[in-house]
Amino acid sequence: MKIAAIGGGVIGGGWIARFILAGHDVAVFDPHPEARRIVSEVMANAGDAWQRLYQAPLPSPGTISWAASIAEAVSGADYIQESVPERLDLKHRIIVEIEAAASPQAILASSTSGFKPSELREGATHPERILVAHPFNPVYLLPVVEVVGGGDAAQRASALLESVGMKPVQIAREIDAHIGDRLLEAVWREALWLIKDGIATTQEIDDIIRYGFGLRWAQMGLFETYRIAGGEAGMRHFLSQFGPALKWPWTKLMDVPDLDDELVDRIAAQSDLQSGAHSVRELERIRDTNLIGIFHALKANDWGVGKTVSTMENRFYAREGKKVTGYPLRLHEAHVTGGWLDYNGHMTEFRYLQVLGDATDAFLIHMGLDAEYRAGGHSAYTVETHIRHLAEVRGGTRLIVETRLLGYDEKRLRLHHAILDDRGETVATGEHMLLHVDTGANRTVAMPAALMRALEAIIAQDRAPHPDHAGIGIRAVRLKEASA
Ligand SMILES: NC(=O)C1=CN([C@@H]2O[C@H](COP(=O)(O)OP(=O)(O)OC[C@H]3O[C@@H](n4cnc5c(N)ncnc54)[C@H](O)[C@@H]3O)[C@@H](O)[C@H]2O)C=CC1
Ligand SMILES: C[N+](C)(C)CC(=O)CC(=O)[O-]
Repeated sequence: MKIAAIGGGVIGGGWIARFILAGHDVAVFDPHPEARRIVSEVMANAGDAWQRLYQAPLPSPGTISWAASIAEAVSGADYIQESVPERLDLKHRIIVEIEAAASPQAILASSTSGFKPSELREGATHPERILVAHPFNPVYLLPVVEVVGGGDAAQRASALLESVGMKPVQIAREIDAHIGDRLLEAVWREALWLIKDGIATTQEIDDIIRYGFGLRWAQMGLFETYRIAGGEAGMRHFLSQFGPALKWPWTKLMDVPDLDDELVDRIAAQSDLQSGAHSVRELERIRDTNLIGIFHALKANDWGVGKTVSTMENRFYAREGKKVTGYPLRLHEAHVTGGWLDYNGHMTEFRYLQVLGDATDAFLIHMGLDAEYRAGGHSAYTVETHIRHLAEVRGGTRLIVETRLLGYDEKRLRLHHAILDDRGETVATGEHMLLHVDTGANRTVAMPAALMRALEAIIAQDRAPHPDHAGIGIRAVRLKEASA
């Protein structure tokens, strides 16, 4: 599938990074003289974020190509994401250029925050393939995307967006600014009034959000949160208690404050005071790290956005399970990012176990013990591990794991992993014993014939002697050992 991105600014850059990280090739057109630098900086942040977000090995990234014109970028593209500035006349001009060069089947999705598909489609030759796919910043991390326009194009776009880790929400009826920005604008408008009226500063408003209801929204949204606020009687009680307050009213509602020089200066000065110590790129990295922490917390609870992360990880594991040639098996690769380093500047201890654990998962998928098999109530549990740390591993190193099956019986697997760095040096080894279990009964059981056959085929390739350290634990120290 070829993807074209028209516009590579804040949002276009995020789209490009997401598609490339998910393995798609992207052709980009953006006339900005610094577009390549800007996009490459966004991609560096995004790549680092994905390494930290997903435990599973990432797919090989796609490639970026820079086109000299819109026509060149969209020619042969199956999906085109337009992210040029929010002006309807500009978007119309771009759509005319795209339609002149793109295949009639190509989906043309706009990132527009406010325009409706019917507005974008005015004068188009193939209006039915023009959609809104409105994302949220940072596009490479936040999954939600509002898909507006309906029909076959919306179905096809949603399938693609879902496959790159997004949560497409198809909106049945078009409306100015879709749904998310409607909600955000209400809060934004109210916040501007609070500053204009001298009630609060940017810092105070942000604190009230991030120390309070912002935390709730990340995991339950508005309605589920308020259901709980109604106590045991739930939503009905909440509505009867707080419904009348809506009519008092507390808010300024549709009244929009004038963004005159005085208000702009006041907000900009307060924002500088609040956040000026960091560059915008630094703030992006802080934001991404915080978001990843939230994603991980929700993944541990199998809740909300955590489910999106797990779904992608299962896909990555499944994809990894397919590409195997030769023996020892090279099933798993990992990239050592800055966040993996300890105070000595080396890969920290628990990351070794992560790499080895991921390699074990890749082996299990390879032998047929994959997500589908686990869903049937059986899995493998690791019961013993011996890791040897042999060489320092620095940031930026690409690791590859060579896996051998040292032995198996009906209920047990004995694996050996060697972690190699990009020079081919073995930096660590891991030996692991796993048990095949019935997860419902929580006891070991014999593997079915299909898995036994898969193991037999794998071990037939293992012709080298066992490594000399296999089966040996930590050796005794010479000078003094505790007597017990
Ligand atoms: N910034 C945000 O928070 C969000 C923005 N959006 C939407 O995304 C779209 C883009 O917004 P941003 O990325 O924020 O703007 P931006 O100003 O950061 O980027 C726009 C990019 O379009 C390029 N461009 C201008 N004319 C072009 C042309 N003729 N052909 C190709 N590229 C061209 C510019 O050089 C620039 O790099 C807008 O429709 C906006 O409503 C959607 C979600 C969030
Ligand atoms: C400010 N904005 C209207 C462009 C914001 C969005 O469209 C979504 C977001 O990321 O908040």
